[in-house]
Amino acid sequence: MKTIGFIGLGLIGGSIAKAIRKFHPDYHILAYARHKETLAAALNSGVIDGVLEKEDERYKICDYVFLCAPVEYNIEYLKYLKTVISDSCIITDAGSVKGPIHEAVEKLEMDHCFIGGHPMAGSERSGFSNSSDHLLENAYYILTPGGQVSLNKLTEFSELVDSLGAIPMVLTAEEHDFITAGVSHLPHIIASSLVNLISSLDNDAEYMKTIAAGGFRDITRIASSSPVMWQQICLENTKNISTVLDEYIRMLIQIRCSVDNKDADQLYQLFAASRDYRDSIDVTSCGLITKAYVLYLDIVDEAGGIATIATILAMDNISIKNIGIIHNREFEQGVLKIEFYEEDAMKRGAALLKKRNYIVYER
Ligand SMILES: NC(=O)C1=CN([C@@H]2O[C@H](COP(=O)(O)OP(=O)(O)OC[C@H]3O[C@@H](n4cnc5c(N)ncnc54)[C@H](O)[C@@H]3O)[C@@H](O)[C@H]2O)C=CC1
Ligand SMILES: O=C(O)C(=O)Cc1ccc(O)cc1
Repeated sequence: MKTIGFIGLGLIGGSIAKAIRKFHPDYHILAYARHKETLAAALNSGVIDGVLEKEDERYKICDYVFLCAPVEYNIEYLKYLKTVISDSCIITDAGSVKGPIHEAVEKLEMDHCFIGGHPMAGSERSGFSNSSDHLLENAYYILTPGGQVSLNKLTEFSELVDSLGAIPMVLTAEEHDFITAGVSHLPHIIASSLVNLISSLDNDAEYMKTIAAGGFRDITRIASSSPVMWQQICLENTKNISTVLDEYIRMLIQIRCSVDNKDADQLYQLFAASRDYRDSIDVTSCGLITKAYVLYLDIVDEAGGIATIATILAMDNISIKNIGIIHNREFEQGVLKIEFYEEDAMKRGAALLKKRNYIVYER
């Protein structure tokens, strides 16, 4: 039996707490969050067992404290936690950048009890209401141990992460910040700048926005993420982001040359090399790329069409993650797209709908 404390219970704090509740129902989970409604929702749904105050003696009984608030607050809480926690406590965080928190930990001489954490899973949504007990499933969870952390503490935390269905990976804070600048921070900048570019190029009738095809939608989903969070990430990981942006700008200039020069070989190489590398990414691990369980089907455009399908699925307890009409016909048939949480649900859904004579496309 362990006691786990949370400070901040939004998308990530909430998802970690829910996963702990699911896999370790006997653990005692306590939390502090800024909004009382969040704590009430967590308590009422049984995710947490008790509410902590901002400053609370009960941090002393915690085996782990998860800092899941924005980074500047996490640093403030570290100072207070130093005065109350027990010797065996492991403090961790969930921040997307590891350099600044490790700097603070070193200054406070807390690097014997701090193991930085970063689940490489998330979504463009935020808040406890969007958290889920399966967000961490099959996702890499980076651990960045403080310089003085014992192997025992690191092993214990790594085992906890593993028990939640995530894949622990130990890196230094420096390695982490360069890698994530490339695979997470740059992609968000690209998505947001592409959306802003199209917004500025579009005409008054917004034709670009209206007909934006699947490719545009796929690579810009993350442009809907929290502006405050991404502003903070850019302010914290400035040097690494600037380095990878430089490389990217260089590559874009090369591509423009290939286009201007109608350099067929270079253009083919661009798309062939990216296809091969992208296809080699393991889609069974969530990593940064969440596997989508999607069906397409033809439906007649009439009132109640979607409701009927949702009812057929609900009667078999199949939850729908997302459902919607595709207006841009990228392929000839299949205008309704249904996304499921799990592969099994998708397969059962396909079978049920086929039985009812729907034409189902599994891609
Ligand atoms: N959103 C994502 O996809 C991912 C986010 N992260 C990192 O996780 C951390 C948390 O992000 P999210 O959970 O997405 O944000 P969120 O906005 O969903 O949750 C943040 C939580 O912190 C609380 N909070 C804010 N100020 C506070 C304060 N002064 N004291 C106590 N609680 C306070 C908020 O009320 C909220 O419950 C960030 O550092 C982010 O970089 C890491 C991986 C993925
Ligand atoms: O939604 C997505 O695909 C993400 O990229 C989520 C994400 C956001 C921030 C992180 O630090 C890690 C993962």
